[in-house]
Amino acid sequence: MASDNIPGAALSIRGLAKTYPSGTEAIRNITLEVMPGELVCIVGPSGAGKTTLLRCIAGLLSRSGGELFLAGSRVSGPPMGMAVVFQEYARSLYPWFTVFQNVELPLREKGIGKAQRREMTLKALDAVGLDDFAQSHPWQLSGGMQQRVAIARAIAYEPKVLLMDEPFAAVDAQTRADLEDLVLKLWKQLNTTVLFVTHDIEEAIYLGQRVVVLSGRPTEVLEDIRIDLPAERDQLTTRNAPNFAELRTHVYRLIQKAKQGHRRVA
Ligand SMILES: Nc1ncnc2c1ncn2[C@@H]1O[C@H](COP(=O)(O)OP(=O)(O)OP(=O)(O)O)[C@@H](O)[C@H]1O
Repeated sequence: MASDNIPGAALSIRGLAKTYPSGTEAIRNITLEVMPGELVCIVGPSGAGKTTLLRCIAGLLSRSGGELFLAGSRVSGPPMGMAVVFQEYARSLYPWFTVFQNVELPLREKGIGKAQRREMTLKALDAVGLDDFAQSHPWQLSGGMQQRVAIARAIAYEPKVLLMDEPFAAVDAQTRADLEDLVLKLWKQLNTTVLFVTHDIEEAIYLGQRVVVLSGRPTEVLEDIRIDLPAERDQLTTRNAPNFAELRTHVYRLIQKAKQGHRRVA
């Protein structure tokens, strides 16, 4: 059994497997290394097991097999230094709390003192452009703004690894583009490691330094693609670049093959 992680990896997933108690084998075998400061996107057919994978990494679901290392340390329960942003922002925010209180909550749970909590919360709200809405309630904000609150909450204690599970699937296209650029800005600003699950091929290529394509269920890695686009991304020039189109075609074909049951040749 593989038990060595790559030295220096921020996140090392070795032979991860997950079968639900119902008998559904969601993940057969995923091995993946993410280096510090990398932004890696995961795409795959619907129902492949992307959410299951992220939940196993976040410690929200137990694994059936495999090992997980965070900055070289083996983790079993929910790892410290990891934050998650989910698709359902409306369900992940507390409607009776203000924006400030929602962002502050995990800091409170970590036992951080009041003055420092306030400073960290305001800094996170400023980073996502919501400093003027600290005293609003989530239900007074648009969907895109609510997702910014969820992002502020995730980055407030500057996680080493940020996991994002289809975070922009429920917002309109224009808001989505703005939020993608916000993720790129925060990623650079915080120098954090990001694992971003999406079903949107273009979003994965636009954001990622690598795109990992998963097979259909039970999931394995089909291909790990390095995205050779300039580091500075821009919604117009990046998406219009010839190699962006080539990458999109390549990933699209892979996912079509995955849907037809194609698996990696050993
Ligand atoms: N709690 C659960 N109990 C049993 N089976 C589950 C559970 N959650 C998910 N599954 C099954 O595991 C498989 C993978 O589901 P998962 O939600 O991880 O896929 P996904 O790739 O994120 O899908 P999508 O792209 O549609 O969001 C599916 O067959 C799903 O029905």
